[in-house]
Amino acid sequence: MIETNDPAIWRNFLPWPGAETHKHARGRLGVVSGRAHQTGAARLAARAGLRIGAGVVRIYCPPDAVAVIAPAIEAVMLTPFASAEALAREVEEMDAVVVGPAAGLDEATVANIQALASSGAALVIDADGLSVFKGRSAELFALLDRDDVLTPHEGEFERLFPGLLHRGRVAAAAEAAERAQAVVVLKGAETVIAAPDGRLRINRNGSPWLATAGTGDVLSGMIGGLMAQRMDSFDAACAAVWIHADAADRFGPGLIAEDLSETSPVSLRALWMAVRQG
Ligand SMILES: NC(=O)C1=CN([C@@H]2O[C@H](COP(=O)(O)OP(=O)(O)OC[C@H]3O[C@@H](n4cnc5c(N)ncnc54)[C@H](OP(=O)(O)O)[C@@H]3O)[C@@H](O)[C@H]2O)[C@@H](O)CC1
Ligand SMILES: Nc1ncnc2c1ncn2[C@@H]1O[C@H](COP(=O)(O)OP(=O)(O)O)[C@@H](O)[C@H]1O
Repeated sequence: MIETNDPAIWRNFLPWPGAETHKHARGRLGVVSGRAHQTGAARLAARAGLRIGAGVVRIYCPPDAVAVIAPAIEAVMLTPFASAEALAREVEEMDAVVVGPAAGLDEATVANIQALASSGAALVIDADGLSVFKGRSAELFALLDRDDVLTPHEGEFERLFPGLLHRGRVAAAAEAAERAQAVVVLKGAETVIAAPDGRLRINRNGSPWLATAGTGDVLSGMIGGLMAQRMDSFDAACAAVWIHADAADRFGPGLIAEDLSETSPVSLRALWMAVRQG
């Protein structure tokens, strides 16, 4: 069944902090950064993950990126890793991990995703983490669990599922989730969210102000932030897509990716009030 992505469907599953909670109990999100000259995307994702309620957010970066990232973060924490094996050890405490934004199109990214797949964390895979598997998508699909999330724009989707978009975006996303056995978020003006169990939603509050660099990185952090709080991955993806667009719409002209994390609390407050009022 195809549904419109209406907040009424997932609003009551949004994670809010209870009186006795603490930061680790709220959920821990990891974000894997690219090399020293490619760290902005991870920082955008990490900040978005914090804003949407993950209690602890940590960026994992190659050693050469520490000096770049450390002065550019506050509440987000930082851990360097020198190899894929080290990354796998370091993320063991994480509930969810975002990988791919500005990760680099090389074998190190493949090795990092392989290592992350063997950890207990649910994964959000975006950008280079998808594109690097062009022509070898079966290798990626073999690593995925059903609660992992792929977030391709149409270019990235075509690299993983060549020719599938000819069936139309909705049918293509549904088939992609079936093939990948993971949640697929096919981004665009009307983002389609598909789960491997057949759930399928179309997001209709899309905002053209989102057509600016880095907004996809923010979305991956929002999805990961909700997953870290143990929201079901499909509902987390649906909620994040809607909140992301609502935040963009509230900001409007002049929006850049950085603004989304600052405006999303207004969207979250409106949802929180609606839940409290029953
Ligand atoms: N602050 C930072 O650090 C940021 C870092 N970023 C990082 O930069 C890297 C490159 O990211 P990317 O998304 O620009 O590049 P990528 O997918 O390799 O190729 C783009 C080509 O794909 C095609 N294309 C088709 N449909 C499309 C669509 N719907 N939306 C977009 N493209 C579409 C289109 O081809 P065309 O249609 O022009 O032939 C286009 O030329 C990546 O690592 C990312 O994480 C960014 O997130 C920004 C902020
Ligand atoms: N015209 C549009 N209308 C609505 N949403 C859009 C539009 N253009 C882009 N978006 C949204 O903006 C985000 C762009 O993500 P992406 O292409 O991955 O950007 P980046 O790689 O620069 O972060 C997606 O969430 C997409 O759905």
